[in-house]
This record gives sequence, C-alpha cells and structure tokens, in this order.
Amino acid sequence: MATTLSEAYRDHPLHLHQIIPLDFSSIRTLPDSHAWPHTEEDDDDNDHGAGSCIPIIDLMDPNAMELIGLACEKWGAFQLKNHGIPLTVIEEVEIEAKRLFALPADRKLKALRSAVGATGYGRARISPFFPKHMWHEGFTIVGSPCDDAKKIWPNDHPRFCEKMENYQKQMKVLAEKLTHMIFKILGIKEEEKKWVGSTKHSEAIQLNSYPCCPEPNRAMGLAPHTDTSLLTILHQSQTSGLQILKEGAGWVPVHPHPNTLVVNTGDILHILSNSRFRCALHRVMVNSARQRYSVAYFYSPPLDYVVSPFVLDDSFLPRFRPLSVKDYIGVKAKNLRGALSLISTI
Ligand SMILES: O=C(O)CCC(=O)C(=O)O
Ligand SMILES: [Fe+2]
Repeated sequence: MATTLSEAYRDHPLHLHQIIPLDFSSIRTLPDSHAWPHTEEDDDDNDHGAGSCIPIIDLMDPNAMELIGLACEKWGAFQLKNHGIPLTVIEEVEIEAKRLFALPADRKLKALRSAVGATGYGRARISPFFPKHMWHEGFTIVGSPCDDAKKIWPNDHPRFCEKMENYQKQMKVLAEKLTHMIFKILGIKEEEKKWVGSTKHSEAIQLNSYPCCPEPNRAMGLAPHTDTSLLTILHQSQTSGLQILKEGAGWVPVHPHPNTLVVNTGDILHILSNSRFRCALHRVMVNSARQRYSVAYFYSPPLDYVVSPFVLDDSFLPRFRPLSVKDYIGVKAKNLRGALSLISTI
C-alpha cells in the first residue's frame, strides 16, 4: 500500500519521451509538435470571459468564511489577500524558481523525473493525455527538494532547499487554516477532520515555467485540467496567463494582483462536498514578451484516507463512491478528464 505521493506515482510509469521538455532556449519558431489547433470556441469564450473575474477575498475580513464558501460554490477558485505569508518568502521562492529554469537544458536534465518518479524536472504530468506538447517546463517537489537540487547544484543546493522548505511549511499552515474554514462551511464533524494539522496530509510543490513563445496564439502553456488535490494555493509571477473555465462565461483570465495568492478547489474537495463546491477547470496561455512562472502548492488528505462525500443527514444521497486518495490518483492517472464520472454514482 502506497503511503507517500511518490509511491502512488510509482504505480503509473510514463515514457521518457513524455517527460523531457523541449530546450526552449534554442527554439525560434513554433514546432508542429507544439502547435495546438485553434477553435472558434476559444474566440467566443475569450470574448465572454474578459468581463468577469474570480472574487478577491481578504482573509482578515470578518465575513471571509462566508465569502470563501460562495466563491467555492460559484467558481471553485478565488484570490486571497492578507493571507499571512510574508512577501519575502514568496519572492525568494520565485527567485529560486527563476534561477533553476534559467540553467542550460543539460543541467536541468540532471534532475529529470524518472519514468516512475514523482519528483524532479520535466514536462507536466498531464502531458500524455494531449496530442500536442505544452510550452512549459516544471519541477516537482514531494518531501525534501534536496536530492534533486543536489543533482543540479552539487555544491550550491542549500539555498534552494531552504527557500523551498520554508515555503512548504508556510503554505501548509495557510492550507490548514483554509481547510478548517471550508470544513466548517460544509458542517463536517470533528472526527472526520482529525488529519488536518497533523503530519499525515499529502503535499507537493510544483514550480512552473512558461518561456516566451514565438507564436503564443497557437501554443498552450498548460492544457485544461482540474487539480487532484483538496485545494491548491498558487503564486503567479506578475504575468497573466492563467484562465479558469466558468459555465456561461467561457475562459476567464485570472490576472495577478500584488501580494495575492490564487486558491482553487481540487477534485477531492469536489467529492467531499458532494459536488457543492466546483473544481475549477483551468489552463495557462503563453505570450511572446515575458517568461511566466508560477508556484503551486497542492494540499490533500493522507493517501490512505477514504474520500467519500460527507454525510449531512439521513436523506443524504452521495454522488460518488468511496475510494482512497491513492486509488483516486490511480483512476486519474488513467483518465484525466473522466475520473470524476468514473466514480460517480448517478
Ligand atoms: O501556472 C499556473 O498559473 C497554473 C499551474 C497549474 O495549474 C498547476 O501547476 O496545476
Ligand atoms: Fe492546476
């Protein structure tokens, strides 16, 4: 039985060609492998979405909990200010991400994620589900970042490790605070949330880089997906690109605001809330002028935790069958977009 995220991924190997990113620094024209078909739907969606935006919520607002509940129901996402994470902690992690992605390809490839691995440098995990490649490179941290960082910087890794570990610690505290608020909104009993605040949760950090692209309108930074997590806390560098799909409004841009983090609900919270909270389908567009960076922190229950909609009263009808976090990761590893339907009871 897998007890760590790394062990969960070990059961779902990828081919190496599905892992190695393009050497973007040497490319001047968009290769056919990275050219995505343009659909009219995209144009329509973008026109509609431009007028709306996800709510910005102040964590110090006395009504923050209620506002978070409404945002999760309507959007599955919100931007959070006064979140308590010192600006320097975020800035330092962005500096380290930039330092990493600026390295020559052969240095980054020293920490290439293995076919059965969860951590290291590589393409997005969702890549195998799409016929075209994404204009993206990533670095995944599960547990300590030091083993991978040492491969890249044999003598100069402590700074990277320290900043990432500090970020992870601070994000955990924020994620716990948000989870307590969200579980309160859902009316969840004490015994169901014992794991929150313990060391038993699952977590991962994903550093993302979207290099400048010669033909951004034909490329895709990160293809549409929902996160598998309970919730995700995202820092984006001051460059737009993230979009969230909103029914009736199309792809809505999530523009960066200073000192603000994006929070989105993942599949696990969607299941626990019996579909009351949306899980936001999101994607990332690229541009020709500025490289974009983001840092995602994924927070989930322990891998052996059985995910099942919280029963609220006798007439409650669960919309999903129970399964462990580890098993849900397995279902999703085979069916990116169909995982929720596969465990649906209706
Ligand atoms: O780069 C972004 O803004 C989003 C990243 C993301 O969706 C992910 O890492 O799952
Ligand atoms: Fe995501």
